[in-house]
Amino acid sequence: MTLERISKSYGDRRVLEELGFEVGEGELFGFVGSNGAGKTTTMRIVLGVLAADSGEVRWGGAPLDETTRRTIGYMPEERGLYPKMKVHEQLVYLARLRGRSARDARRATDEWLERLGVAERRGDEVQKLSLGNQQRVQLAAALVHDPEILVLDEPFSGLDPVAVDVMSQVLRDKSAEGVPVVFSSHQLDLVERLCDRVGIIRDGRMVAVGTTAELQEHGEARLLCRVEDAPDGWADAVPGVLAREGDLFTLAPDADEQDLLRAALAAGRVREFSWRRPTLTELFRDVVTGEKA
Ligand SMILES: Nc1ncnc2c1ncn2[C@@H]1O[C@H](COP(=O)(O)OP(=O)(O)OP(=O)(O)O)[C@@H](O)[C@H]1O
Repeated sequence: MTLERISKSYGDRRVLEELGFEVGEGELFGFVGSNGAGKTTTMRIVLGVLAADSGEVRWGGAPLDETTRRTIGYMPEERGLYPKMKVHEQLVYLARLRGRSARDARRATDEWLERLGVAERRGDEVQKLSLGNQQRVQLAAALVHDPEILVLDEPFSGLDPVAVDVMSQVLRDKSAEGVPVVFSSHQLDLVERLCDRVGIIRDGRMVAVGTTAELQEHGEARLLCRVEDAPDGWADAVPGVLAREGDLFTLAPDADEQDLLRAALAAGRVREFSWRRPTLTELFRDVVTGEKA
């Protein structure tokens, strides 16, 4: 799926500015950005819930239309199940609505309820489920028609660790089947672990796209040096140390890290000494605060 130069304004407020990215078949793509950056707006445009002012969303070389959009599995941020309808009934209904036969719809519903661990709630009204279980049902709703693309708006928010694992595995499995999967999240450690590629959006523009390793090449590596029993300020006089945050040291480009190691050995017992690439959270901070954009 390709998004090309999508722009969107609400009134005279521009919220997306020529935004573009691509999610290949079988790719798990993490879409991250600060609150209000434009993630939900982008996903709504992909789904056709909102119209872009300009730009295009393509799948298989052609612009998405009514028919191809029906093959997308979507988990909207506002969720949007019918609160008073029973879980099983609702999922069968949604699968039927998107073109599955009654038999297939029932079978897919049973399978997904089982797999997502909510089979015993099949006869309950959605509103009577806990928030996390409603979310599992919401994921089932995005999956029961066997979608060709998955677009999920913050699918992990509010889930307990077990549910996070279940959700993660489902997303991995779907992408392994060849489905392009896009999801937004503020849980960057999770995004870093799970995604093939990540896109960072700021003020409606894509400011960084790539694998975590590619993004890390643009970030600053720091040296982790953990010394036990060392006096405070042991590293203050080491040449080339630009900054220190706990056990993490930023060195000048021409510094020799062996100077720091020698000082550490002289100061106490060195427990750890290694270069550390920036985490996605650190890269994100750099990019959204604009320092390294
Ligand atoms: N219906 C609307 N009318 C006017 N402005 C809107 C509307 N919907 C969203 N916005 C504005 O568009 C911008 C982008 O919002 P959007 O919901 O896409 O961000 P987001 O990245 O999903 O944020 P979050 O992480 O908080 O969910 C925000 O400034 C928001 O206030």
